[in-house]
Amino acid sequence: MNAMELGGAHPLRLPSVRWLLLLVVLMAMASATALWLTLQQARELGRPNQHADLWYVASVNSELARVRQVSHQLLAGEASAQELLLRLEVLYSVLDKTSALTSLSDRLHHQLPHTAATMRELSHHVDAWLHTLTPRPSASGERVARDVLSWADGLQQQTRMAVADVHVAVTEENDATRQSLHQRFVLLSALLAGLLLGTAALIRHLAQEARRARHLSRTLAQANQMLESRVAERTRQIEEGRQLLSFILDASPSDVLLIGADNSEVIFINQSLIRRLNLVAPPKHLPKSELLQDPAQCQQLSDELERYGEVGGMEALLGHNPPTWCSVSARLIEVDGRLSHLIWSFDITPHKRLEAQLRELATSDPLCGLDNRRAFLEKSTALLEHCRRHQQDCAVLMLDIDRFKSINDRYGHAVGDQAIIACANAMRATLRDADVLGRLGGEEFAALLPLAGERATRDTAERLRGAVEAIRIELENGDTLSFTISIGTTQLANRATLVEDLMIEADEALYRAKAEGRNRVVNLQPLRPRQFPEALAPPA
Ligand SMILES: Nc1nc2c(ncn2[C@@H]2O[C@H](COP(=O)(O)OP(=O)(O)OP(=O)(O)O)[C@@H](O)[C@H]2O)c(=O)[nH]1
Repeated sequence: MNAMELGGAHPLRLPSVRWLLLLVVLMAMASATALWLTLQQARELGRPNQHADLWYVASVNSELARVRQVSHQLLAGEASAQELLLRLEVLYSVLDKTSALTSLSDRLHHQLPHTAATMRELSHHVDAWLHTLTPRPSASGERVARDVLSWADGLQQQTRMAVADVHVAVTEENDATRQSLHQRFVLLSALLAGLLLGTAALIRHLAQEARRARHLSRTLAQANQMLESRVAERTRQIEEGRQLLSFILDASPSDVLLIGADNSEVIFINQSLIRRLNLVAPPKHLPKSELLQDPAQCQQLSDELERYGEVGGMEALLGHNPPTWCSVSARLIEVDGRLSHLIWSFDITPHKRLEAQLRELATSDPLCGLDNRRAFLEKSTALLEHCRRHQQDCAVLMLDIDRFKSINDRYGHAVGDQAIIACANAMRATLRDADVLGRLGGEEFAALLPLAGERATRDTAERLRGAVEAIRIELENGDTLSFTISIGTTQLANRATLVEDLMIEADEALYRAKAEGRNRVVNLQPLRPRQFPEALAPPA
């Protein structure tokens, strides 16, 4: 089935119908005209007195013959003058009628001038005879009869010829009329035949068109039905697919959101996200600011979507009450011709917790909770850099529990651990939040004190030593454990020195403190002169 068959009227059909219609109309008009003309002629032929002229000329001839006969009889004494007068009056009245007939007079004057002349001559004689006879019929009867007989032969001969001429003329006229009628009949027959053929062709054509239209209509109906069933099937499949997708997305542990890129109109939101946001029903609009807690992350999500069209695995706090750590991904897609943002996320709280635990494990000492060596070095390096940049002094302290081995040896490792924990807690409680304190290993600790000049360092170190010295641990055997620490300190003193170098210096001071009898603070004097700003200059 091609488009021509299915779409609209056939381009060749209408013009041919028009031509056929025009032909039929023209044929009908021509037939009507021919018929009208034929009828006119038939009416003309059917008019009364059409051939009366022949009858009257013949009557003139026969009446003239009677006048001759009465004239003979009058001269023979067998007829009266009154009878002759009567016959002449009859002849005159017939002649008078012939001249009154227009067709006859026309024909006589135009076609048969001899006959007209004969009639006029005869009228003239009859008129003269009547004028002679009428006043005194008996006196003039014989004279008139003789006069009639003297003219009668010639006149009779002429009227016979006139009869013949009129007869011939009428016959010819009838022949011409017959011929004309025959021709018109032939023409009318041809026109009627043409009309019949045209009408038949038109009917056949219209029937074909109707058949074709019915066929096309059936084909179209079948095609429509097929199309409708296909559309219905496809719609059903799409609907099933949509329901399945919706079911999968709702059952998914991930959050899924599809919103208009321009107005944040919600196109789809799954149950997981509705629950996560503590909503009772799907909202009409859900801007990203209501989705992400941090405005900066919200802006980042929008920017990356606009710039790259996608965002992958961005860690963000989702929702507000309470927020949940989620891995958020997004795509810029086109839905029904409009730009939309597809955002999906999944809860990474357990991962975050594990990560925090791992970070804790990686950076803190499992026994006492202080920073381990690595974390201490990281933090103190950053802090030292900060102090150097701002030309601020700071101190590095190395702290070591005195004769810790003997605690282990005497009370066991568990008590030794207790001592380490108690020492760490006491030191942490003594220092400021800004100070960095870490356990380097065993019973050895280190601290970095920002903004600490020599005196502040010595004072702080003394407070630390005193705090540890004050520790009392009640043991199960009833003994009370106390112990001390030795502290070695050194100052940054505006030098380009690494934390590790300062720790070596402080360790050297610690070594001296141990050597000088323990439970004391020893400060290692820096080798280079100090150049501090007035405000931060250590006291003399
Ligand atoms: N309980 C316990 N003991 C530890 C731990 N780490 C190291 N030690 C012990 O700490 C002791 C350190 O002893 P030493 O290095 O000889 O020093 P000390 O006995 O404190 O002597 P001085 O430092 O010279 O005062 C060793 O006996 C180690 O076994 C720990 O985490 N827990």
